[in-house]
Amino acid sequence: MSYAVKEMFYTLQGEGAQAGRASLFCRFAGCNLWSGREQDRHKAVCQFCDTDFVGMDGPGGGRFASADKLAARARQMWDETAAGENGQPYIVCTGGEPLLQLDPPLIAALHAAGFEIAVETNGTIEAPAGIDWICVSPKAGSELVQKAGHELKLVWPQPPFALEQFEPLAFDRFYLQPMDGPYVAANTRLCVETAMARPKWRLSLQTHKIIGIA
Ligand SMILES: C[S@@+](CC[C@H](N)C(=O)[O-])C[C@H]1O[C@@H](n2cnc3c(N)ncnc32)[C@H](O)[C@@H]1O
Ligand SMILES: Nc1nc2[nH]cc(C(=O)O)c2c(=O)[nH]1
Ligand code: SF4
Ligand SMILES: [Mg+2]
Repeated sequence: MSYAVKEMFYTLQGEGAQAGRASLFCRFAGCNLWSGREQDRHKAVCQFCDTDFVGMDGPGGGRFASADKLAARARQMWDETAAGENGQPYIVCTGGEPLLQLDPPLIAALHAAGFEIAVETNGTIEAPAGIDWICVSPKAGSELVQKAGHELKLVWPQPPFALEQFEPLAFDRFYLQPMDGPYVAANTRLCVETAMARPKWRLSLQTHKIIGIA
């Protein structure tokens, strides 16, 4: 199949357990919980999205006709920007919802190109086998299907979610990430207080926004 990519860019992972790690971000176009159009936001399942994932017009974006072509371009970008042999090439597949497109042929092609593969997913689609780092970020009003992974990163607060419903799930790490938007300061204070009251949870800040990188 072909792949619709909004943008590909080299930066530091800003969030969660891998924050600070050099990463090639591949942002797939499209999401199953919002059209991405502002006029639809109020009726979307997920209404707080901070991302433009519509179209293929961003830097490094486009339609890739095959898994091999996408993987080759990703590896080329990694080698142009990172020191090729210094460190494990790391690609973060995000979106939009990456699991609408990240399929076994693309996982195989990215591995063959030398990448460790991470995914940022809303958890509504079962992750295919072979992904090296699964970050699930559940969305209220959607069905959580992917109930295991390396980190659960909950944007908080998100009524009617309660933390107790996630604590039994099979994730290695649990993060609270303040919901960005008009109440980000109050949301950050709440996450700090909650992480201190419930040590199973740790604070995840969107550090790329704080320091002003992509
Ligand atoms: C844009 S999403 C794309 C991946 C996938 N669709 C998902 O929701 O996990 C990437 C990450 O940003 C988080 N995010 C989106 N909007 C946010 C906001 N307003 N404040 C904090 N985190 C947000 C998501 O929860 C997710 O962890
Ligand atoms: N630096 C940086 N880190 C991120 N972690 C998750 C992101 C995402 O949009 O999926 C993201 C992003 O957009 N930029
Ligand atoms: S599920 Fe992810 S990409 Fe889709 S609208 Fe929500 S935060 Fe944005
Ligand atoms: Mg982002």
